[in-house]
Amino acid sequence: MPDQLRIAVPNKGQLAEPASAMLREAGYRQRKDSRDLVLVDPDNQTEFFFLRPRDIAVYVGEGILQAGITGRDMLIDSGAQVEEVLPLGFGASTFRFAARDGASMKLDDLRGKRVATSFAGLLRGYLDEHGIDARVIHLDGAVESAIQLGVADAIADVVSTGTTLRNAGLEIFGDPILESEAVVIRQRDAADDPKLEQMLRRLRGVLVARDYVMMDYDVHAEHLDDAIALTPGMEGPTVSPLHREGWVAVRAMVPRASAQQIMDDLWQIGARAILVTDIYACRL
Ligand SMILES: Nc1ncnc2c1ncn2[C@@H]1O[C@H](COP(=O)(O)OP(=O)(O)OP(=O)(O)O)[C@@H](O)[C@H]1O
Ligand SMILES: O=P(O)(O)OC[C@H]1O[C@H](OP(=O)(O)OP(=O)(O)O)[C@H](O)[C@@H]1O
Ligand SMILES: [Mg+2]
Repeated sequence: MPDQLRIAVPNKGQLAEPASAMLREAGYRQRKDSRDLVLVDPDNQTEFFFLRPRDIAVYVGEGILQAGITGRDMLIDSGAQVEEVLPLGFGASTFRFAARDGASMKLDDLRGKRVATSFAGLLRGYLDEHGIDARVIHLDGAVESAIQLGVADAIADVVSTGTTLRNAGLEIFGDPILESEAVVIRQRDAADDPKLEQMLRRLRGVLVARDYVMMDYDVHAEHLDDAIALTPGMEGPTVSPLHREGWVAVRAMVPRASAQQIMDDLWQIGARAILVTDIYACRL
């Protein structure tokens, strides 16, 4: 079909399920069987290709697919001609150096040493930037074993909770090499595509619906300024008259994470009938 939007989605790993869940929330069809490689969404004139997260930047960089979801670490590692257009708030990890527990290594100590990683491009770039001449040993995975097995003096790997490193008797050293999360990427310098713009607007809407709640309350007009300072909303809250003399009703979006604190603070200044509701979807 001509003019279909072609989008890459991780087929397995840490990003696969949350990426599909987010697209589903944004109104797109997603596969039901995790072995499916392609899924057509005729209503949105979009085709989804389920690919290895590591390969997604390559397909998008070559202009085969208009956009994709992958990790920022994989995007940088690939060196592909792609740019990050929207961070998605899941798949958060840091990319860090680690060495044998107790080795007390520093970045400078890596000169002339061997560093094992499955992100050779990302690591090489960082070492060059910091003027560290070290040998990069490229492994496919399970990098944590490289020191124990004598193939490297240090490693650079993805860290989330740190459990994997701890269990391997390793400790982090140096500053974080990169803070990563899932991101939407597209080809650098590609012309704007209205269907892709629409997808990005929908995804931004999902992010807002996840991060914000709607708060409604009644407050005496004399405390309205204090109340609005607590709930400034996106572009100023909606204030409506109430039948009750001297009182107004206020409606504003507030960050989900601080909703309980804001309710307590509103109560303290005399607000009542404070209600919080989920936002199902939005376009701001
Ligand atoms: N434990 C984790 N928690 C959160 N995000 C993670 C975690 N491990 C990896 N990631 C992120 O998920 C993305 C994809 O990594 P993932 O491990 O799923 O791919 P992979 O290693 O190629 O696949 P697999 O592990 O299935 O072989 C990367 O951007 C990475 O930073
Ligand atoms: O800090 P933690 O919470 O322990 O998570 C980090 C680990 O998670 C990922 O491994 P994954 O499960 O993807 O296996 P892999 O090594 O095969 O990629 C990553 O490569 C680390 O090994
Ligand atoms: Mg992995």
